[in-house]
Amino acid sequence: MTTDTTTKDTPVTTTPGNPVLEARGVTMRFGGLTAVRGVDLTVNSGEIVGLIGPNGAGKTTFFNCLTGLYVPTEGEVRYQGQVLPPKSFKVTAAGVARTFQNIRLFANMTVLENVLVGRHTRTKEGFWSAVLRGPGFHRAEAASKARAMELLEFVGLAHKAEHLSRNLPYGEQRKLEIARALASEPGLLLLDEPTAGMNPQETRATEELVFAIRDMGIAVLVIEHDMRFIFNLCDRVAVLVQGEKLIEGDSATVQGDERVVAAYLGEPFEGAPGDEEVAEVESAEAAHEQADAAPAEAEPVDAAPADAAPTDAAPTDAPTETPADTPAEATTDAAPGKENDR
Ligand SMILES: Nc1ncnc2c1ncn2[C@@H]1O[C@H](COP(=O)(O)OP(=O)(O)OP(=O)(O)O)[C@@H](O)[C@H]1O
Repeated sequence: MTTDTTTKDTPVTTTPGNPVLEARGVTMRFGGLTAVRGVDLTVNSGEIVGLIGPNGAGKTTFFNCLTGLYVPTEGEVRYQGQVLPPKSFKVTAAGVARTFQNIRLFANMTVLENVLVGRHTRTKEGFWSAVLRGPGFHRAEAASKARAMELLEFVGLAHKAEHLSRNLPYGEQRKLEIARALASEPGLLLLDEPTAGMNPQETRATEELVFAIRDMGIAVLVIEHDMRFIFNLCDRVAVLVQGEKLIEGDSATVQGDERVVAAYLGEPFEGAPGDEEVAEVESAEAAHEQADAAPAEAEPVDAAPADAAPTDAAPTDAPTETPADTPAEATTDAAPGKENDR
């Protein structure tokens, strides 16, 4: 894969505690169905904010409104005080990156190439530079690869840089999606169900990864159904029910709200992980260590579970496209005809 990798200016750095994302009165209607109704949400720098709600509550639709994939029927979304353009690649260029509920990687590209694609918005086009392949081009390409490798190191995938992404186990595909999102050097990262399909050990590792991302100065907004993950991780949690924000507050406030319990949790959440959960994680870790000690096995052909089948998880035709010139969202498969045309 070749790409012109001259580094552009990175997005504006954030001041701790200032609003990074401000969504005001966001409403999204699909014909007669109002999926999101008048939702306000602020994410400040240095924060991890959770978005929870029952299936069909409008969480992903709201994310799609934030990231330019949908143009909200009403309302406004600002990043760093500027109204976001209704085009997803411009939103990414502005400094908002995301991952998807259904993993969207370039299946037949290597792990490293997938991250390089994510650097698209931080590199100049430079067609002639790429054709002529002068020293400037090679320097820029080396710098971009070095940054991509740093990010792979950060998520723990550097040793798999040359593997095809479709051969990664499911949990690692999710990590790779995060590395690719980070490659655009965002100020805000939106994660849509980052632990879906993960075992307890992988979930705990993802929790640590999200904390580390926040510590890098990137604000995080995360959708997740795993309540333990959300309440351990988030400074604030907003609850959507039938497209409307029911409540927003810290973990204790949200867990203690009777309406949340009734509408979503079903039964009170027990709080921080107890002995049972700790034992479960420790036993998973011990099993993992045993597996590591055992003789190396062949690389799995496709370790993704059934719900991460190639059509969803990793479009196989992607490499025939023009990855270096195509935003990562080029692999999107959601709601034909309903998304913004980017
Ligand atoms: N493109 C679309 N066209 C029509 N209706 C849609 C579209 N996208 C979402 N919806 C509807 O909007 C509502 C909210 O869906 P959405 O996927 O945002 O919910 P969610 O909270 O993310 O659910 P889940 O937790 O199951 O992912 C649902 O009724 C869904 O069927």
